[in-house]
Amino acid sequence: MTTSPDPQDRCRLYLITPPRLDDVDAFARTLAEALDGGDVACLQLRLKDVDDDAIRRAAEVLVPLAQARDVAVLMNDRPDLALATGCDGVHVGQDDAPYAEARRLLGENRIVGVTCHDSRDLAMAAGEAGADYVAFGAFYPTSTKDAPIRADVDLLRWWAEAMVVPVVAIGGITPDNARPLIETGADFLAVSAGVWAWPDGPGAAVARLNALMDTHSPEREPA
Ligand SMILES: Cc1ncc(COP(=O)(O)OP(=O)(O)O)c(N)n1
Ligand SMILES: Cc1ncsc1CCOP(=O)(O)O
Ligand SMILES: [Mg+2]
Repeated sequence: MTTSPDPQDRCRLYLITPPRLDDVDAFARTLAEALDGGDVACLQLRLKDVDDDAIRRAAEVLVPLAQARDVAVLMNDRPDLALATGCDGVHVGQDDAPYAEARRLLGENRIVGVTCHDSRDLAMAAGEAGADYVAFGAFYPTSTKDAPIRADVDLLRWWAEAMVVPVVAIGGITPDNARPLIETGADFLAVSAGVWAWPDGPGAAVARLNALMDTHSPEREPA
């Protein structure tokens, strides 16, 4: 089992589930198809406006499926549910559990990532506190979330060039618009609709994104 979505020598894909799953078994087949498309570093279980039981039921099916393929699973919003469902970590936003509480609950060996919107200050605070990654976005318009704040490639470049903490780019990313984010040095691209709603299917989207990451990731300094 992968316990960390460590950046390798290139940008990697960070999948995010759709916000609602009416049929978890059907989605498990879709997820398997996506994972068959190429390398995926991690999967975020991001179910919105559902009760905890629905999250637990989805996790029961999806966590082992992903982990069996060496894909780390992060729970969105809820460190307590991350622990209870065997996730590898959690993603917290600025209105969720504070980073320190998430870390206290999950310990040092699980992943804690933090939303930083378009803010250098938030990102530096998260990085200094010990976050495993910082996330900037939204880079493009998205219908998955009401996300009015826009991040840009200058911010991404500044972080990628100066900091060692990995950086995730999120928001409206598809195989058609991912290239500048990869070229600028994002360690991960977090993608939801750009995979699940891709016209040629999720496996094709994952394959296209991987091909872009293989070709356009910048050279990295040896660790
Ligand atoms: C990788 C990643 N980045 C940002 C977010 C957004 O988190 P948040 O601001 O808490 O919003 P919700 O996702 O909870 O609606 C994320 N989930 N993942
Ligand atoms: C959760 C989140 N946070 C900022 S934009 C966004 C939505 C990501 O989904 P998509 O890749 O479909 O835009
Ligand atoms: Mg949140």
